[in-house]
Order: sequence, then C-alpha cells, then structure tokens
Amino acid sequence: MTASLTDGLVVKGLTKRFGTKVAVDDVSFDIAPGKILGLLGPNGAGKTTTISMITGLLNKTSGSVTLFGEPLTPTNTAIRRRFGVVPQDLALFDDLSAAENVRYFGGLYGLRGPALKNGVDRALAVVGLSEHQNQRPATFSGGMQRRLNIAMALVHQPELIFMDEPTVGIDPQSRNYILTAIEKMRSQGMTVVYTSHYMEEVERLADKIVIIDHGKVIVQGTEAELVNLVTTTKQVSITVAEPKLVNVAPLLAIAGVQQATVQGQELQLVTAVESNPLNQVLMTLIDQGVTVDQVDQPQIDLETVFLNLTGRNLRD
Ligand SMILES: Nc1ncnc2c1ncn2[C@@H]1O[C@H](COP(=O)(O)OP(=O)(O)OP(=O)(O)O)[C@@H](O)[C@H]1O
Repeated sequence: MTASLTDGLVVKGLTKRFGTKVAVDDVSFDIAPGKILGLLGPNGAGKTTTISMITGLLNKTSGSVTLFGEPLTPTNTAIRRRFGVVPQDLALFDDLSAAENVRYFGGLYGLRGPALKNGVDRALAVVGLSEHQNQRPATFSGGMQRRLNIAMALVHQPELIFMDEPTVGIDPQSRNYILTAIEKMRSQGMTVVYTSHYMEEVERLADKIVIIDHGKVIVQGTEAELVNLVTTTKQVSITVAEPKLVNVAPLLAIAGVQQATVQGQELQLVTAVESNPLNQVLMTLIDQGVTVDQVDQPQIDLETVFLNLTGRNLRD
C-alpha cells in the first residue's frame, strides 16, 4: 500500500504566545512517513517550542497536529506510543546503568519480559552502546550520554522520532555516530523530525527542510528547491590541460548548460542548478581527449539561502 502524506506528520497553524511574545507564529509543515524533516533555525527561532507543542509537553495557543492520520492530542494515548522524543536537555538517571535507564523508559511504555529485553538490546545497538550497557552514564562522554538519551526514545520502537538539537556540544565522533544512526532509522522506515542550527547536518540528512526564524516559517522544501529560490544558475570553472582541444558546441547541447567559453586554461560554464549537468560535461571533455585538472564551483548552501531571505547569517 502506498502511504499518503496524511499518514505522516501534519502540523497546521501552530502558534504559541508567552504573554505578548509570539514564540511560534502560525507554523505549518508536513512530512511523509519514512522521511527526515529538518527544522532549521538560529537559536531562539522557536524550534524547541514547536517540538514541545507537537509532542504535548507544552500547551499550544492554537493550531492542530495529526500523526499517521490521527489527531495528536494529550488524551490520544494510543498515538503517543507510536512516537519517541529526544529532548534537548539530557534526562538520565545517574545511579542506574545505561541498560537500566533504557529499561526504565521501556517499562513506562508498557513493555515487559522479552519485548522489553529486545527493545533495550536493539535501542542500545542502534546508538552503539551495547558494549557499555552496564556502565553508569556518569562515566560516559557527553556524546555517549546523548546517544543513551536517543536509545531511551527508541526502546518502544516508535514509528516517528523527534530529536531536538541532538548534536549540540558533543565530540565529532559521537556527532557522526548519531547522524549515521538517524540515516539507519530512515532506511528502516522510521520518520524523523530533527531540529538543528547546523545547516551541514540538515543538508546531509533532511529529505525536507523547514527554515524558521522569529517563530515563523520562512521557507520549506527540498534542499534543491530552497537553493533554486535564491539562484537558478551557477558558474562552474574547469581547468583543463589542453584548452585547444575543447569543442564547446557539444557542451552547449547538454541540457542545463547555458554558456560555455574557454579563457586561457579554463572552461567557464554557466549551468542550471536544477539539472546539474557537470558529470555529462566531464564525460564529454574526456571524449574530446581533454585532461581535466580541476573543477571549481561555488557552494550554494542553506547558509546562503538563509542570508538571502533574512539578510542575516544563520549563526548570528
Ligand atoms: N517559557 C517561556 N516563556 C517566555 N518565552 C519563552 C519561553 N520559552 C521560550 N520562550 C521564547 O520563545 C522563543 C523561542 O524559543 P525556543 O527555545 O523555542 O527557540 P529554539 O529555536 O529552540 O532555540 P534554542 O536552540 O536556543 O533552544 C525565544 O525567544 C524564547 O526566549
């Protein structure tokens, strides 16, 4: 059966006021099952408040949330068992071992006996902590503690997991471990909602990106769609060993190549961002007997998108 979009997470008009401050302002987005949504925004943009309202930690001022086609309300306990939450702040019991911490959470979700044991074993394996399961979290690095927190949210094998800035302040190895674990979760069909102010992580992971700032959605879409919003073309410079051998006519015939000129040792191209014809250009040059020494192309990233749309840097 093909899943429809309403089988995933649908957030409509979510708003949170603290007194006169509007922390989250009419936020709407959706994500299909089995995909990763990256909620990207600078500190204070409203990411945690958004996740807290969706997961029921915080009452919303207005708006609606449906998950797997059902309303996500505080009283709908059945649907609440189908997702997991990794909060921004660590929530670990220091006097319990890693496995006992995970087991405790599994118990809260009603798991018992072999189902609980399997859940604990699987969750610890996903985050690479099986070998450390009998150690207490106090002996762990910050990154390992964060991974344990993720295992606690996975123990009941949720279909969707919310992660609020899970890589803040941890070592690069743990960060990479977490990002790889998230990719594995998606490959097993899990839906992931991931907040971050690190655009590199969102670029690596997210199937769909929602950029928020000052509580409002500025833009949403795939990375290519967002990049397309700020520019439709890019300049590529290819340094070649034999510029005289370059025949530009076949290059201009490639879809997405808008201009091609040879200047000194360099072949300068203007290409459409959408069609990304670079591989075909390189193959054509090789066919022409041209040696390619270097390819330079400016990086159009989410930082550029954010700067373009807000006039500010993501990490101001
Ligand atoms: N309980 C509260 N009372 C008043 N204002 C609040 C409260 N919680 C959050 N805010 C404000 O709402 C805005 C959004 O905060 P939020 O924590 O959701 O941002 P964020 O994008 O998650 O940032 P960070 O990464 O720093 O947590 C901020 O201006 C914050 O000061």
